Amino acid sequence: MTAALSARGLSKRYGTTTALDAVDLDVAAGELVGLLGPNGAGKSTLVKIACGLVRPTAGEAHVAGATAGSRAARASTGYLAELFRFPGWARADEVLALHQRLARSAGGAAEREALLARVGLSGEGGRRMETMSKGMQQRVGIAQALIGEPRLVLLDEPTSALDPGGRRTVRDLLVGLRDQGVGVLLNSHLLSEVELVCDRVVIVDRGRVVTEGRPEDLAAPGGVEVETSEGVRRLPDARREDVPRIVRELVAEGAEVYGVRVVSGTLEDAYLAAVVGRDG
Ligand SMILES: Nc1ncnc2c1ncn2[C@@H]1O[C@H](COP(=O)(O)OP(=O)(O)OP(=O)(O)O)[C@@H](O)[C@H]1O
Repeated sequence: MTAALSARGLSKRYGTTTALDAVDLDVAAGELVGLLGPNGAGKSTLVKIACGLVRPTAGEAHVAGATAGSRAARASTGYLAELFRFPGWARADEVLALHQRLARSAGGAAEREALLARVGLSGEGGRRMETMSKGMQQRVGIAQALIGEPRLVLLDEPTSALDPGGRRTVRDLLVGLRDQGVGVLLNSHLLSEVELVCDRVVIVDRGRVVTEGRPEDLAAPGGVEVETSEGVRRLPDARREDVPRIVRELVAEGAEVYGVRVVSGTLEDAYLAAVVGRDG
């Protein structure tokens, strides 16, 4: 199946600043990829190239097989910018109708209602944006990004204004998109969110990909904790496969074992290790 996004050797220079330096990145159809990196790493530049808003200095990007920026590529792309703002006087339905016209979608009222339902805003189409909380506005923004059934959805910090319930709604929605074969590139600083939902994570720093992989593979093992009658013992270098031996030895020594926990590192640990000296 054609990749939702395929970037090869992407470079972008702004004067003497190198924003991207020979980046390769793929988002498969039905894959949720988290794009992480410190401020200024080049994430927005990459997303803007994928949308056709910025031209690369070298390399190329394709969206669903079409050159990024072409009409076909733009028709296959949904985008929610980090700092979006809809007019306060506009009703949610009007915002979506405007974006339907921009995206040349013929979905009409049925598409608008279905999208509002998808982001948990059923029946709120008549509400003015200025009367909505930031979280509700963000959901309208996500609905807008899904107009016209895009093959690639680019979301810049989509859950930053959401409360835990709203985040769960967006996570469920992202999983739904994956099930429909949509590729999602999620730009977020909320690493725990990314860890929960993304199939793969790409970490960029100073314009280059420094680490990539599945969140569970990037998060390094964090040892084993054993609860005995003497309290909790921490064995920082032990791994899951060491657990039976550890328990056997403790029991042979006469200890009572009440619980064993294999500790895994977090994506945050992996992230900080990858961009060490920049964020810490
Ligand atoms: N239009 C521009 N003109 C000049 N320099 C730019 C321009 N856009 C971005 N840059 C520079 O390119 C580099 C990458 O910026 P970019 O916005 O892509 O980073 P980012 O990873 O999205 O950062 P953030 O997390 O802060 O949004 C930075 O050094 C930035 O200052």
